[in-house]
Amino acid sequence: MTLAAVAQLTSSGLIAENLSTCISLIRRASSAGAKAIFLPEATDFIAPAASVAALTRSAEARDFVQGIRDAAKSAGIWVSVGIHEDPSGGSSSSSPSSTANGKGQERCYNTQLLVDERGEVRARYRKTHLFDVDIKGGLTILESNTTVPGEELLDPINTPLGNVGLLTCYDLRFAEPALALRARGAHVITYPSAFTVRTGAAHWEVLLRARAIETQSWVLAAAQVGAHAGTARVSWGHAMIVDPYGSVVAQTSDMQPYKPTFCLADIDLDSLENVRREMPLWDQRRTDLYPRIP
Ligand SMILES: O=C(O)CNC(=O)[C@H](CS)NC(=O)CCC(=O)C(=O)O
Repeated sequence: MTLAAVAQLTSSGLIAENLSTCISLIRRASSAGAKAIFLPEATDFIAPAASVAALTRSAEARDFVQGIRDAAKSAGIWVSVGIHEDPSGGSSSSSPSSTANGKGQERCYNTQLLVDERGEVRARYRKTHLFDVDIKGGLTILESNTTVPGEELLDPINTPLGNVGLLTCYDLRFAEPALALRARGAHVITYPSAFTVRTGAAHWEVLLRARAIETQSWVLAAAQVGAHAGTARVSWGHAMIVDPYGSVVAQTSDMQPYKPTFCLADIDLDSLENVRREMPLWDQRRTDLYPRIP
């Protein structure tokens, strides 16, 4: 049994408070027997766009990453966590102007850190597709106002759960990066997220199951949930684990009031190999008719 825990929580603008929530979840997941816990996108903080740059560069933000690493080490489990990453790497020299937005404000990366059971940062995936949407009469969010897109997909990382491919939130809407990670050997694909309520109700579960089915991989989707204090934002939640045949095998509760929690599943690679052998999609692709995903 290799148990994975996938978390649902509600980050606020208070980084130290969010860190204590995470430390408690990491300990609880480890006591439950999990070898890894997956925390959502922007677990370090969710705050108004105007304060993102300053919070990203704060001492609390650095303490947050160190606190997660210490907790991973003392609990002895792997941790995936979504953070706002300072492109200047925390150095005091001014960062390159290409990371500033049109109004001269510095931007961050939307980064998923993967920390191993010794507390070492093993991967740092910077979200490549940014959530820039303008829906008539509804939602207008421009993630690129505060965020710089990442420029690479990382090779899957070998972990006790198998090879884990890293993607984030809005990346979920694109089949190609998931297929590319599968082609590079992923058994598990992660989507730490903060979906909106409207798009989550319409698309979240369908997309997660589609990505699991078409890549024949486990999909681990940690989620922000509920209203984020001090902002107008409300997140969809429904953190879940989908197996390589597309079944939702675990999901967190939607009962209110929301409390930080996680769901658990055994990430079984034998059944993954069966699914892939019985329906060998990878050998059946008609790459004579359409481009091969490298
Ligand atoms: O950096 C932060 O503060 C947190 N980041 C987010 O919440 C991001 C960018 S605004 N949210 C999404 O990508 C939602 C995607 C979505 O809802 C959809 O695809 O429908």
